[in-house]
Amino acid sequence: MSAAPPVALTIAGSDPSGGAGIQADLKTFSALGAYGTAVLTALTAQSTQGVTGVHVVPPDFVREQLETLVEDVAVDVVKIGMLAGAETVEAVTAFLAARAGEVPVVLDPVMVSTAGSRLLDEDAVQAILTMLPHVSVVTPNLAEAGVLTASEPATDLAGMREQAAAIRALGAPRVLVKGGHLAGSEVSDLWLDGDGEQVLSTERVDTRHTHGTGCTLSSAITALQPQRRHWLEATRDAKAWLTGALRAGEQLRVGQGPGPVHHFHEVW
Ligand SMILES: Nc1ncnc2c1ncn2[C@@H]1O[C@H](COP(=O)(O)OP(=O)(O)O)[C@@H](O)[C@H]1O
Ligand SMILES: Cc1ncc(COP(=O)(O)O)c(N)n1
Repeated sequence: MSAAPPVALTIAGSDPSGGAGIQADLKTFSALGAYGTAVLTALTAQSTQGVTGVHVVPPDFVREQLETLVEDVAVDVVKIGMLAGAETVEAVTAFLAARAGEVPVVLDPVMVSTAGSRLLDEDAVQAILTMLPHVSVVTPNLAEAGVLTASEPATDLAGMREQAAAIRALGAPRVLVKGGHLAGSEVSDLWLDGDGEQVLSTERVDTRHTHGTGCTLSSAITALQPQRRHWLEATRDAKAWLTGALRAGEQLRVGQGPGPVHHFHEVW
């Protein structure tokens, strides 16, 4: 008899177009052999062309969803995405702090959608900083790493290295600064943990269908961590799998804007 799949929890917002948010997370969990559970923080009115509105779940009800779930279900690993506002960040931080170190946590500090809509209030950034010591890995893109370190977004690997170190100094033990928005024939992400840094490079897929890549990468790391039991290995495998999902995205016909990656491409 094979072992039970790990139970993964995503705490994130809904993207009705299915490329990002909770929908991307649950598809990724399923594609990579984890059982998915989900606590919603916000609904967005969203398509591949952008976000037209956000309806925030009351923070107390986020708390209630979390408490009710974990009273019954033993969660093996957690991914955090869109948190919308400071009060929700604080509710989720309190939930993590009460379980200090028991469960691995991947934080994708979602702030602004690709098309430019705010998915986190400006005044919630301070609250995100207090969450950092309670997570296992944080995965900012270039813009988010700039906001977390109160500096301009990095424009090269040296800048990413500096900001990764600054984010570790804020208390996150492992940092992945994602370089998807830099030009070049390769995409390079910078990993930094207590053992040092690794540059994770893959070929750049020539596609405009990149909606939800950040959500998909962080949930792939989440699904794989309990199976690989090693963060860097889980992250490398997640990135390789995402590259395949980006390549296969051309097969999908979803929307008129930048479409989603294909979560159910053949697993390597
Ligand atoms: N065109 C691409 N080809 C291959 N990998 C990509 C491409 N665009 C982004 N990625 C990868 O997708 C992940 C998400 O990166 P990024 O786009 O920087 O973050 P976000 O989606 O949060 O803005 C990273 O691992 C990055 O290297
Ligand atoms: C509900 C929700 N959460 C997150 C994102 C960010 O998406 P991306 O992965 O493209 O940065 C999004 N567009 N919508």
